[in-house]
Amino acid sequence: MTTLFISDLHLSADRPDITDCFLTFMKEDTKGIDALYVLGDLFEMWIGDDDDSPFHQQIKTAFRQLTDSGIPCYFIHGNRDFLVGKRFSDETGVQLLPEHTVIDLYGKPTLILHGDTLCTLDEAYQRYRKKVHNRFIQWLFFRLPLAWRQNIGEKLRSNSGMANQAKREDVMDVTPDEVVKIMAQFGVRAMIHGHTHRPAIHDLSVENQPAVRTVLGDWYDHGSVLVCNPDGNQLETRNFAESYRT
Ligand SMILES: O=C(CCCCNC(=O)Nc1ccc(S(=O)(=O)N2CCN(c3cc(Cl)cc(C(F)(F)F)c3)CC2)cc1)NO
Repeated sequence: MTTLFISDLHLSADRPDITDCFLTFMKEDTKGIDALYVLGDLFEMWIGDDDDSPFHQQIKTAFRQLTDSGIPCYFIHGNRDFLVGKRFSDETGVQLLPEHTVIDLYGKPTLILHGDTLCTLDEAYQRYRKKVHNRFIQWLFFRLPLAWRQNIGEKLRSNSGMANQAKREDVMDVTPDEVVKIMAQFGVRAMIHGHTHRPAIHDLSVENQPAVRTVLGDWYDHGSVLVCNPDGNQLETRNFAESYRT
């Protein structure tokens, strides 16, 4: 009885070491599990399901093999891969979930989300997010040729990297009040999210009751997996293959 959670892998063709670690994880660590949840930023960028490179094919095949083996796999969009759509879901068998989803995790109602919606102090980002989550804007974007979308993606990737360096630490982390507010709103005492790249298990209080917020780690220099079973949860790491160590 095991359920796994991962997020913030930021998979891209120019990081084969992360891709290799992910493919090993999908082959070795998912045997006999109950389910795999991917809580966003699986990809470093995603400009449409029609971006069909060999790199994307490799990742999609790994998910297809898992779901074909009868293990359910769920995906919540991150700020990088919020355009992952129905074609990806059909091709991989991965089920897309709403940005805020409550699951029954071995009897414990748990709110799962990417985590960028909790960073309410980052007003510039929240304004950007609102725009690119607009259905009409997305419809316009998808009408652009793939090459144009790739260009826009590369530009935004470099901009957001620079912009984030300028942001204060507290702005880039979740807003504590927002965490309590959304847990009370959904009536849960447990939350699992990614996005901040600050893996930890935090105890907090929601409406005078003990609660727990688990943050998943990114896969920048090693893998990070939350292993959940009926007795409890554990944040584990997965080292990259030696062959890639430079
Ligand atoms: O943590 C924080 C801050 C978090 C850091 C936020 N940075 C961040 O997410 N960067 C980023 C994310 C995705 C990509 S992308 O390449 O995948 N791609 C870019 C173009 N996208 C687009 C879509 C639409 Cl509908 C419309 C347009 C439009 F209108 F602009 F053309 C563009 C689709 C997605 C590139 C960079 N705060 O607390």
